[in-house]
Amino acid sequence: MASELIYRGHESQPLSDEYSPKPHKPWLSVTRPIRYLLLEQRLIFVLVGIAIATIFFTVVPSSRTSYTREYDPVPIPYFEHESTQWSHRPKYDYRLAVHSGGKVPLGIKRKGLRIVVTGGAGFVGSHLVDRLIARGDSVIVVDNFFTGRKENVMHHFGNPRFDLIRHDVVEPLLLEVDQIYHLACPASPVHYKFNPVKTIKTNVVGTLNMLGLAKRVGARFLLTSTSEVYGDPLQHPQKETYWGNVNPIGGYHFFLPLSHLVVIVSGDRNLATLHSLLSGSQRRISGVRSCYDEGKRTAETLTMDYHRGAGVEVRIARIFNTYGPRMCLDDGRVVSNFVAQALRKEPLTVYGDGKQTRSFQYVSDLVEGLIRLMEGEHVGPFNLGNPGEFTMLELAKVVQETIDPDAKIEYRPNTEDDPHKRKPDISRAKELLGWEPKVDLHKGLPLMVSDFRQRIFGDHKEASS
Ligand SMILES: O=c1ccn([C@@H]2O[C@H](COP(=O)(O)OP(=O)(O)O[C@H]3OC[C@@H](O)[C@H](O)[C@H]3O)[C@@H](O)[C@H]2O)c(=O)[nH]1
Repeated sequence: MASELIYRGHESQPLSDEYSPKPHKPWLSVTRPIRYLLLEQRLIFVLVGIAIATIFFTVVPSSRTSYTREYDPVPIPYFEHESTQWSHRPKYDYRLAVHSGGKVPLGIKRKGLRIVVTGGAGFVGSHLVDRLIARGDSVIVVDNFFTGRKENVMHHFGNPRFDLIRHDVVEPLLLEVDQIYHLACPASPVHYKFNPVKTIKTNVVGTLNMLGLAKRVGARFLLTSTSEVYGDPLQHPQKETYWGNVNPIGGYHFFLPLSHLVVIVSGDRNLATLHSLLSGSQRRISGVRSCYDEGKRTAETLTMDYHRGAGVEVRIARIFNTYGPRMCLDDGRVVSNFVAQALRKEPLTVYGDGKQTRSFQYVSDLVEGLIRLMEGEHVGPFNLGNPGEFTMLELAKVVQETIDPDAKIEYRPNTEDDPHKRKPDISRAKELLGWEPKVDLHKGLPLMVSDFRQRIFGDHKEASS
């Protein structure tokens, strides 16, 4: 019985003698089409077709697929010479492998890249994701939602080229990708001073994990570092060659009473809870910047060591103060504070005498710079910032002009480690990336007002209901 189930060959019927398949003539399949071509004079049509196709692909210009050109008609200058000390030619030309600038027949699109953006649900990250998705790439956002918000990327839900992973970069992660934009880290002093050990862990362990991933899968890695690596600078404006003036240590004073300790889970709502608990003088957590400054400096070191030691293709951007829609509400940064205060008819809080300076860059300029850096051939570091320099009092004036001329100014004591001035020297980015900011403060500020208005008054409605 068992053998019957397994082997049924003995049940098969012998082939009938009547069935006799035609003998196979292999040469017929070759000779038939040739005879057809010759006899019916079809050969001439085949030859004419080949000639037309050859002429078409030779004469018609190729559709080059340079990302930056898709987004910006300004041509990127070609640089023959590479600076020897801080830029390295990649070991292999990654761009040739992935999206060759060679001839691509018209109508055939370049293959999209697979890109991971850590911190992609945050303010800068989400704008970057918009651009990458728009140009046809597949994007995986990795975010722990400490300061990032799902709302920033929700418009991509349902797009098959978009994925969102709730993940903290201090834990390892394995993904198959071509490029890694590493943005994950709280960027506002209020947020990164909130849990300084976590901040430095994010910058050191998080960056290590992402560099390890880049090495393992052969991806190109871009680190978003910061102008804070220059500390309280003794050089003005700051060039990339300046080593900075950072205090690596400092006492840490935490004004938040124990009873007010909250677990930050995700998004603006939780941050709003934190901010509502931090009222008055307690609102500004008095910590030190070293967790962020030194964390980013170490992240730069790690990035260069993976590049020199393990051959990972890396890029380093040093980002100066940036503003625009989707900034965290009430994140303590001066632009978001002033805009929110003016809209709420509250006084603009100027810390110190308001004569300290900063340079404010609109977010679309930064995104353009980041993409050019990633696609270019230079490691960096590159300053990405707007060289327009403003005192905080001048910034308050622009906010008054833009939102509410009657907005009052209220002076508050400054934080102990506040840099006195900051302004990028962007000649390196101009020369080697063909990049410079296009949106000045007077143009950019109005562009974030409607987003803030909608979120602030939307929030109010939600809260009252
Ligand atoms: O309400 C406010 C908030 C801030 N300020 C002042 O405005 C200046 C800018 O403060 P911000 O908090 O916006 O930003 P900072 O320049 O101090 O730090 C930023 O630097 C660059 C980025 O990497 C980070 O986003 C952040 O660390 C400081 O002098 C601060 O004292 C005010 O006068 N009023």
